Amino acid sequence: MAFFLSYSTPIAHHKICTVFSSKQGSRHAVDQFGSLTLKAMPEEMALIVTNGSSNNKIPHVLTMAGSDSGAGAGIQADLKTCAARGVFCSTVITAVTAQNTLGVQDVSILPEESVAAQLKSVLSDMHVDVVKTGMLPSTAMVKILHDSLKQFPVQALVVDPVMVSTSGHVLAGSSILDTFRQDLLPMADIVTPNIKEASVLLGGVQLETVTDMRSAAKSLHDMGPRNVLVKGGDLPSSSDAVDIFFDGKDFYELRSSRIQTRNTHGTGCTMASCIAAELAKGSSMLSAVKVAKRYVETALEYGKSINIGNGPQGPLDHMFKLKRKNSSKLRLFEPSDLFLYAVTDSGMNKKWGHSITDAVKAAIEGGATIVQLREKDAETGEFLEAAKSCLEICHAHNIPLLINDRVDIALACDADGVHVGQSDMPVNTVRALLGPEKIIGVSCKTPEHALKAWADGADYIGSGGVFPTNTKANNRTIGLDGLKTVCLASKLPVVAIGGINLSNARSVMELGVVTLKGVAVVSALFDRECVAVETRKLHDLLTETVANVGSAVTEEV
Ligand SMILES: Cc1ncc(COP(=O)(O)OP(=O)(O)O)c(N)n1
Ligand SMILES: Cc1ncsc1CCOP(=O)(O)O
Ligand SMILES: [Mg+2]
Repeated sequence: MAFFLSYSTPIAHHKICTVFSSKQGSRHAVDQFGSLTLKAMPEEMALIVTNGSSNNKIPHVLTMAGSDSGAGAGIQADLKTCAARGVFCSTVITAVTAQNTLGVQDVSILPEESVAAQLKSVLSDMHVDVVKTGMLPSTAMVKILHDSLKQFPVQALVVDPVMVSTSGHVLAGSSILDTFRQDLLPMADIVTPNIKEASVLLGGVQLETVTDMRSAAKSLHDMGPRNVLVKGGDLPSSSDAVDIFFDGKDFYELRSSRIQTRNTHGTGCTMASCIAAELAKGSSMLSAVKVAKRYVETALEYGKSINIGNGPQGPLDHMFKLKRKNSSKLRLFEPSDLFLYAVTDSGMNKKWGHSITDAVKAAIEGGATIVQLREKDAETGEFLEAAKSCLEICHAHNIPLLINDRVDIALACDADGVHVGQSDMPVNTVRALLGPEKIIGVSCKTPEHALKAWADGADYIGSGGVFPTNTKANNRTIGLDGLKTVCLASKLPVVAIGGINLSNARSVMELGVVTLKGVAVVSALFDRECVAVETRKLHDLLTETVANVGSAVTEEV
């Protein structure tokens, strides 16, 4: 079967291309029917969508939901979430609820014509990437949504099947259930019920265990959505917050620690709008779900002692980034931070008469994009003082600083994260100690290690030794083939490590696997007289190599 790209037309900010299928001999105007039609297309058909970020278009989510006067959930939660995630959010209000921390006091459903008019105003003009739905209180509104999306297709539809408020108030009556099952779910790219909603959608089945949640995800998927996330925050039997993600093929069990707080009102809306925001930025569905879970966990953690209202349920803190106490705190981790990863070595610095701070300054001057302090021989007190000084230097340059092995040092100096190996402290324990925001890297030599790293909540993996090295004793070399196998299996960004220098870095980056984001280097930077010059040479070589292989790497993670 062959496909031909006929033309590319900027519909919204995407260049959505008309696709010809030589098998069917028919032309499918993807730009006319968007994802609604795509789901009905044969699998082998191609859709080519490129993100038009070149024209400075901000990712855009439209939320169609109810207003919450208490501002913990609904439209207000969606607006805050999208703002916090750097995504523009427009709104279609379906109902106005009078709510506070005690519960729902009143609901006024908006006239259907008003809802249709709001949708048309935004969709016809504003280049929406992703639509997210919350409270849809009438069957007519589901139909209006369907017709609007047919006329103005978007990249994805995220459906949060809001039915009952956290306080127990019914927000979508039983008469609408059939419409949800028959019309809404088949349109959805993802549906995100909590346990109660999943149970209601499935006709009242009891969901009490993670196994029940898996069956529910499968049964809901049979109703038509492309992906299902069953959220287990209310699962009585689990000490963690466990969610089940099912993409029609594989199940993923996503775990985070349960945060003890009364301030949980709006978690469902927040989760769904964060998924929508990440999709609008170009994430895959699985990555969007993982980022959203971490975002909700962080917003719960920051909001756990907010004191608003007298009722049993307060809001989370969506804007936690604004109140971080230390203004020098770094932005969130980006995979591109791994491009040139400088890992220090106290022995090498001593040999050349460099202080650790001078070595770190020089590496940053030469273009290092992230720094790890790997001070195997340092005394604890000396290590902590060096870490504090290096943190100041790194943050002055907006570069993350990680600590090798020593979670205690990272906590004491508030470093940006920790790198651990397979025999160091387990990643899930490190995550529990450091919290959701810190960066955690883990060394992986096999696909199994890589998948576990992802499941345990790491942010990146280091894979090697790619080449033989004298820096780490008794370290098995996995070669370029071993590195490629790990990269292909990894759902996390990967940095290659081990014996990498100016003569072989090109061969590493030429692997051209999308998850491979850079190289981590010790001796080729620090076992040198002039650290800045060596770092610059490697930086320039990597930049040139990536520019050449860039066109061979097609998909972003
Ligand atoms: C980026 C990066 N990748 C791998 C390692 C190795 O960590 P580990 O396996 O724990 O070995 P030690 O560095 O502790 O000897 C690393 N440090 N950094
Ligand atoms: C820490 C580590 N982990 C795997 S190989 C290695 C050593 C990397 O050092 P070098 O860049 O000098 O080979
Ligand atoms: Mg280690």
